[in-house]
Amino acid sequence: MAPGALLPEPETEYVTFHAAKGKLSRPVLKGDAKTSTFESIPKVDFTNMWSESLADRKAVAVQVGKAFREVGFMYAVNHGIPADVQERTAKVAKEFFALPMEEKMKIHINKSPAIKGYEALLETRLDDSTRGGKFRPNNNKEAVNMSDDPYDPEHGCPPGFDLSYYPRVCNDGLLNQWPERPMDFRKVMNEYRTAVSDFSKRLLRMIALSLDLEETYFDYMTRFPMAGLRPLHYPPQEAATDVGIGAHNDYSWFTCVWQMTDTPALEVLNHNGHWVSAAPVPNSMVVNVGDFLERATNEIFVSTVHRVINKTGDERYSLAYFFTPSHDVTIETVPTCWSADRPKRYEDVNAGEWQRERLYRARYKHPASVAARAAGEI
Ligand SMILES: O=C(O)CCC(=O)C(=O)O
Ligand SMILES: [Fe+2]
Repeated sequence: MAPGALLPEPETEYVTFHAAKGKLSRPVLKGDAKTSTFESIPKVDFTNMWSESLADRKAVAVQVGKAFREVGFMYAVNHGIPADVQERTAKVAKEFFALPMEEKMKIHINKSPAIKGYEALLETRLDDSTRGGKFRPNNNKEAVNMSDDPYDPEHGCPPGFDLSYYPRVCNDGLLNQWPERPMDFRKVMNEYRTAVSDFSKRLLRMIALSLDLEETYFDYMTRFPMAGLRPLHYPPQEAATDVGIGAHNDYSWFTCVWQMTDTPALEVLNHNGHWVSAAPVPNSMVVNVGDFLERATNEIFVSTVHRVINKTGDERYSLAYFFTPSHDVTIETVPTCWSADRPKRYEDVNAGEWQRERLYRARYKHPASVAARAAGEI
């Protein structure tokens, strides 16, 4: 090129992702255009979350609030979930994924009116730029989707709780489909669920404190959550463009992800459109803000975009717990999160309807989703 000739303007790159509002994109900022944003994930020590002293609990709450305002992600260190429970859980999860395909397909998600069960490799799609392109599923992961089940006596649904939200016709009378093998899969997963649910209910109290609310402000909203439990397996990726789970944010108050293997693959999108690694840290879970909390806090806490790409060459296993409100509550903007200077950005919404609409949208081809559209329900 002749000296002095004008260089063409570089084209702006965008990161696209799936969010509550649909498919969105964020420009990748470079040089002087970059804004100040996080470059690492903060660690919060939860030892004092269980302290008798309110001052101790408030000190934890301050750190939770800072992490959720500035990043939307944190490492919860010393979360208190017993190591032996984790060991048993990792064992049954890995044993399940190692079963022959036809065994896993016995509990395939499309057999469940409640959209619970096994999701096979390359069955879902969140990112158009990866293998298979726009029209073929390409998430290189397999998973079992389970939820808090009002029909499961182990899950302690309170007497008199309104069950109208849940499908009446279920596999074996339960929302979840349980595999026959490994034999203790159900018992162990329920044990883990109890532990992570206790942690989550307590964390929601820390969140209330961090928003200058009464500590028990949100308690009535979680009588029987629509929470999801999801063991995941990500084989090493084959192509440079593969992805384990494409960029998205979660339907939850917040999500607790236990990275079972020491395999860095989870990445978090910062405000400059750059991916920040959330590599596993010993004795911790990653906890991220989900859409319900973003909405209730008027975007003071942001439901941060993340993805999983396993470039390590090793198998990766993780376990996500999506902690949510109960279906029968209204999600309104909490009083300390809006003012004349920061008007409400969202209408009030019923938690169950909002969750169902988004689940059906994500599972467009699932028989339950097709039936709901045919009946004009969504
Ligand atoms: O496996 C992980 O680390 C994260 C999983 C995740 O983002 C999800 O299931 O929504
Ligand atoms: Fe997620």
